[in-house]
Amino acid sequence: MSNNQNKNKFIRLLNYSGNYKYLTILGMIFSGLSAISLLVPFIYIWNVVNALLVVAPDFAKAQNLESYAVGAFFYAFLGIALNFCGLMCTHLSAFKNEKNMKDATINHLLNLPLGYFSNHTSGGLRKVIDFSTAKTEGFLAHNLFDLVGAIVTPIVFLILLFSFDLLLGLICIIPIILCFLFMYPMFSKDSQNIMAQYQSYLEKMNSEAVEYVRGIPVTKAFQQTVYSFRNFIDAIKNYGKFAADYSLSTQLPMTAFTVSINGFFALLIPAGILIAGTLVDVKFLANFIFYVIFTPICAVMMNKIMTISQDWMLASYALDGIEAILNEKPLAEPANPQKPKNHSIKFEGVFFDYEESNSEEHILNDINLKINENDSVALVGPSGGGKTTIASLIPRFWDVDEGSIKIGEVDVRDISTKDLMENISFVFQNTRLFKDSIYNNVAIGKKGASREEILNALSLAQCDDIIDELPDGIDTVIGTEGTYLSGGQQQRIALARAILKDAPIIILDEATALADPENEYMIQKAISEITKDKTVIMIAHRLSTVKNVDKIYVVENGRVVEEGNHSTLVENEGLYSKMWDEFNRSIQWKVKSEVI
Ligand SMILES: Nc1ncnc2c1ncn2[C@@H]1O[C@H](COP(=O)(O)OP(=O)(O)OP(=O)(O)O)[C@@H](O)[C@H]1O
Repeated sequence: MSNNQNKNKFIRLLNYSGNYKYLTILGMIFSGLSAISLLVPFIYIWNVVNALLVVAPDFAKAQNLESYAVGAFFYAFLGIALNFCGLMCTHLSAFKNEKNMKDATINHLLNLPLGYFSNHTSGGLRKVIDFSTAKTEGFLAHNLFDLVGAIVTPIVFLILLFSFDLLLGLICIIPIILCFLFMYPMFSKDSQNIMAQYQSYLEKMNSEAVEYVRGIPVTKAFQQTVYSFRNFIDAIKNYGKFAADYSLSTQLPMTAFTVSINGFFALLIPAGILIAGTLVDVKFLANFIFYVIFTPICAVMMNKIMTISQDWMLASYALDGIEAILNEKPLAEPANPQKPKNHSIKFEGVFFDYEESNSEEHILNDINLKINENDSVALVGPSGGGKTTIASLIPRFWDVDEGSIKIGEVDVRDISTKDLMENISFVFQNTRLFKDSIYNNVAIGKKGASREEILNALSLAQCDDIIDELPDGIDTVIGTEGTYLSGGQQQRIALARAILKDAPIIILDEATALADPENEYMIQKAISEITKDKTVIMIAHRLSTVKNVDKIYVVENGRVVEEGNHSTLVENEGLYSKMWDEFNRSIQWKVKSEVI
């Protein structure tokens, strides 16, 4: 990355602080002044050494020692005070920066199409937001502050070196020049790319570790070992190899850097002895002692510059993560929003592909559906055919590539998100319940719902038996003190939420998928409650659940291949009729095996 881009990036980062960015600048000024202040006591030390050597061995005659001590103390104190004020400024700005960055990202996430969350896990997003803001906060609060000090110190050091003793100054400058030469490649574009690669290997390994931990029950059940998790093992190996290769590639410059940074003495002491052999005097001795005390500080500062450059790379990588989220296109709100005239749904010539899909065939191909208000239709067909994708396009999880979807004769893209969401309830196969009370989990369906309304919705969703068994009834918090609900039970709670919402359009995606026979019966009862006088789109593999709907669309390979009611489709002897036969055979097989 060029210096210009880096500069822009730094300014972009700083801009998240808003007006607090001036505090960062003030903090940096304080840091520079503090670094200078903290160097002044060394001059007083030199004065003390000088004053003592002049009168040696009669040290009692040394003059001005008290005033030197007071001066050293004053500047040391001033340096510490400036340091404190500077850190206060950079911290205030960094905290503001972290808060603003989190706010911007979270607000932006709220405006993204729901489909974005299908492809980005909540854990992954949380990690990006938390990791990135923590890294940039640390950089602005500490590293930037240290960087100014680390730059000012060697500059003042150089000035002092030459003002005390030109020859010793020149000797001390050799390792500094070498340090910079060895440090230079570590600031290069390649080095930044390597750091980004390192982070991505690390992230891959972390996410595979999470998958592995999630999959431990399956591993144990099938008596497998960690080695059966190929992806995890590969991620560890790739990370290990990359880290080892990277470490080995930096072996030479790093060693050279460390040697030269610690090489001040190696040069200074023999040079001092050599020079002393010819022109030893009190002043030279005082200078020499000063250099011996002072040079290690410079070494520490050079080391700091080195680590700060790495911290900037991490902060810059973290900013990339945040900007990747912020650059995601939000759901476009209509300029002139319209209200749907009724609750019918129409797909007209819809084509759709997922962004990351690389198949030659479209995911959805020329889909045309017509669902009258208050009709119930079912989408059935082989797995992967595109049923869920069709249903997801109605609430604009994604926008269509071609064609249109209309609700009540209005294109969904012309309906405000608020209206669209108010008109649609959806219940997915993987229901998400919050780790909260059943009451709160249902209440989320309708703002300001009364307790009676919530109880009524739970009752209509056939949840009475679930609640009766819970220690605190509807106030029981799910997932605590052993209160866990089965998949089918969770589905019924989710249906209660949808009943409470009472939206005129209902989308049910495999709502009975996780249910045992008893739960399935209860869920069917809840579904008949929720779907009364509603426009309903149902996706189901169990064909018995969709037999009585007004119309069935059979979806295969992204196309609607058949449509009609159950009896006409069975008579047609097409794909549906085959699926129906298979479904009946599977039921008979189940009954037989249960009898045996
Ligand atoms: N978020 C996504 N990103 C990329 N591709 C996806 C995504 N979701 C689904 N697909 C792909 O789109 C195609 C249709 O999937 P979809 O889930 O709509 O089918 P389905 O008929 O509902 O399947 P099932 O009955 O198994 O749920 C599949 O090839 C699937 O791999």
